[in-house]
Amino acid sequence: MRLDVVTIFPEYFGPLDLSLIGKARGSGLLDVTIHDLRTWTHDVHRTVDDSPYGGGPGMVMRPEPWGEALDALAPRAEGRARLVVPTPAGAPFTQKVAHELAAEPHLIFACGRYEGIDQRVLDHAATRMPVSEVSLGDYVLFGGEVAVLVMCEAIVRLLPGVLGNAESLAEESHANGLLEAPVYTKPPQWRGHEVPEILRSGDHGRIARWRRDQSLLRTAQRRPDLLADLDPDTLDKRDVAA
Ligand SMILES: CN1CCC[C@H](Cn2ccc3ccc(-c4n[nH]c(N)c4C#N)cc32)C1
Repeated sequence: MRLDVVTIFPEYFGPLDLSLIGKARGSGLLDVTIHDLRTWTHDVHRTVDDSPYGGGPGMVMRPEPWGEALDALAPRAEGRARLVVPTPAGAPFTQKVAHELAAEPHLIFACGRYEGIDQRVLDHAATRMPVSEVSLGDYVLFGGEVAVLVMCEAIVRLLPGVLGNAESLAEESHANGLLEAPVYTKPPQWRGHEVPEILRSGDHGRIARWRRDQSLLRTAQRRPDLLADLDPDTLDKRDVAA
């Protein structure tokens, strides 16, 4: 997978050199390039913003630098890129969306700042490539960089070969529409708190049942909305009996 990130703050993306993403880059699973949007400015002040038409607070990101950046990163001949634009006005970024984006050969992330990117950039890009406007959640950040870091981590960890133990993908929160069960490790007693006896029983069938019950209980208590959206095939008769 090829990832291109366009931003006026390239330094935000140092973390992409760390941990599993860094290893994925080193192993050739992932090709990540961070681009400074000001590369595509031509004035002495390297201007990327201007005042909003129609008035209002703040500044808007000028279309010209973005247009040249996307021309360079997604030439017509290439035809494989999807543009991903974080915005508070976007569709929810979910695990399902992460899986969809993880299947793409080439993602270009556009990090907006100020009051956002001139809408014509997205409208023009949509004539040449698929465009996804996505939101991390119902709160407002200063810009798109942190959102892109989150999305990159959620997407890259789904790529084959990145996680050593792919099995964990199957049981983690949101993988099957439920929240994950609690986890424990040594010591067996800690500050008066015991590890649930079932987990030390060695009875893998009962352990799997216990974890499933804990997952359903947590989801019902903390995210009843997820239960309402569950795929009917997710629950089986043993769950109903539980
Ligand atoms: C007052 N204005 C309102 C419009 C947005 C301005 C800041 N900003 C500029 C670019 C940009 C990109 C993403 C996000 C963002 N915020 N919250 C989320 N879940 C996001 C996501 N994905 C925020 C952003 C602040």
